[in-house]
Amino acid sequence: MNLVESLLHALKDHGAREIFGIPGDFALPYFRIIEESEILPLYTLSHEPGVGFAADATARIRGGLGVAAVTYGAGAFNMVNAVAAAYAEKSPVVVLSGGPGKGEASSGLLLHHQAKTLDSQLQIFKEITCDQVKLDDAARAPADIARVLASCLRNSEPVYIEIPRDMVREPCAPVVREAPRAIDRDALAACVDEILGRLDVAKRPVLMAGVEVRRFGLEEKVADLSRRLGLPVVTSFMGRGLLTDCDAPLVGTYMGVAGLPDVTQLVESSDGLFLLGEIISDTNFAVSETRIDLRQTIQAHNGQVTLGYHMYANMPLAALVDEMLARVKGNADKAFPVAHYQYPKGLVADGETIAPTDIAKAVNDLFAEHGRLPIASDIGDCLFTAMEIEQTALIAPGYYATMGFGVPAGLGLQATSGQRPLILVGDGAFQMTGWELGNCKRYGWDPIVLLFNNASWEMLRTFQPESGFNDLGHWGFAEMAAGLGGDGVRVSTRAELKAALDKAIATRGRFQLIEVTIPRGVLSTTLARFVAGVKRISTK
Ligand SMILES: Cc1ncc(Cc2csc(CCOP(=O)(O)OP(=O)(O)O)c2C)c(N)n1
Ligand SMILES: [Mg+2]
Repeated sequence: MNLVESLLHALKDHGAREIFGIPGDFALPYFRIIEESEILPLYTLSHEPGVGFAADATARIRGGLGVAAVTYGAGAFNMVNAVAAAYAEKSPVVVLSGGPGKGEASSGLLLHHQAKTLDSQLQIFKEITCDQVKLDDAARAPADIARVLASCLRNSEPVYIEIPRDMVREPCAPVVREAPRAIDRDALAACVDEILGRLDVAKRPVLMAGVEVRRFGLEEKVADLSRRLGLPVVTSFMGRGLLTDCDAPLVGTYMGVAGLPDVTQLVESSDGLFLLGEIISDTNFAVSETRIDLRQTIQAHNGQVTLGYHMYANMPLAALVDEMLARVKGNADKAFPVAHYQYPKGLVADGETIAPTDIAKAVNDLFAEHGRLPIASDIGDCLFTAMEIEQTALIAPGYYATMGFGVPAGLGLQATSGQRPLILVGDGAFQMTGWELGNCKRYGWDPIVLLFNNASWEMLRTFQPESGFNDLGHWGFAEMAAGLGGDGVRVSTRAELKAALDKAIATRGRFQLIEVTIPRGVLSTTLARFVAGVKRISTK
């Protein structure tokens, strides 16, 4: 077996199911082995940001590893933002990069694609990955690969593997997985004692499930735990879509001033807020109506637990949940009002113009008739609109908030799960990575794409309306769809929107682009509430 085959078998053994990539001369040798070995399917896309977002999406929707394969320099640097998003949002993406061989590295010449030094790329990726290796020693490679892939899964964060192009066919032993790290059982017991004690005395305990609950495959267990503890469950903005298919007492999504008053009140008045796998970020907590005192909360994330001024290190979320389930038997007899949000439905298919909330209504009607689709959303008002769509699997960069995620993530979702995705994307974000739809035909992907075309960077305009640079003009996206291998239609009335969705859901084998014309300044109900709330609390 050669070094790349050993790496590919290890990736598969650790949960990778496909590779997204774009080669280059530093990468051609290892790409050739990916192609000829057929250990993992390879999907090439058109621009490295899309490669990173697609790989990230597979890790989010399926669990296990996402794999993004690029060339040295121009390719890898092009993907930094997507990997940073995966790092920020705890997504286990493996970055594979071709690299210079030993001979050329010592040639004394500056190499093409080199930025500052030959190691600059490794240094930059150290900032957005939790572990790294350059495979320049075939004897050490199996242990190095085992360490790095174990780090990726243990931390649920990206890792970086550089493959010098003169090493790819070096004979290499198979990779043996690292043994799981030992956990201090006494510390775990003490930690669970303290958590249960805190929850027991609380009068209004609430469990907030964060993205780590999905990253570590704990949704069913957390649903079970919440029933046994008798806790109402909420998700954060970033955690939207969690526990969708679980029997959990899910009250709704906490969004502070932008959310449902009942949910906001439940969370912000809690005297026992249990943040399980939650990223303590501004997008999740900075829009609180009343400042949440995080010191009064129980926080379990990033492999540690904090209660007030106590901190328990090396507390993997899975071990914590398992220990709590082992200690809490039977379902609590506690009941609590579950504020069932009435999602907007019953779109009136008339000649009226379209507001984002009409899109939510049309999608909810579609789901009611045809079943739910998983959603990949970009950021912008499309993501706020997603909060008004029935609970379904949702992947979106809700915290890191980069544009460009939606379309490639939808392609990654379909490639890895086989499910047809609904993609929500604004016109600004579509201008960045929407063109990846041109790859659908090669791979038989057929997403339904709802393009929110307000001809504007509307999120920015809501906070700085005086700036003319937010005007994007009309690009005629619908007309471009055919050239990219799909079907496109522009809709401007609610009747046209409904007809377009009915046609799209009935058409398989080609992507369906629905360009929705939204009048200037018309926001989703959720975004309007968010903007009003942010303005209100910023003037307090
Ligand atoms: C990669 C990147 N570059 C810039 C920005 C900054 C930004 C945040 S929101 C926004 C406008 C989005 O316009 P779009 O038409 O997609 O959606 P909408 O607001 O609903 O009209 C920008 C430019 C971000 N977040 N990511
Ligand atoms: Mg826009």
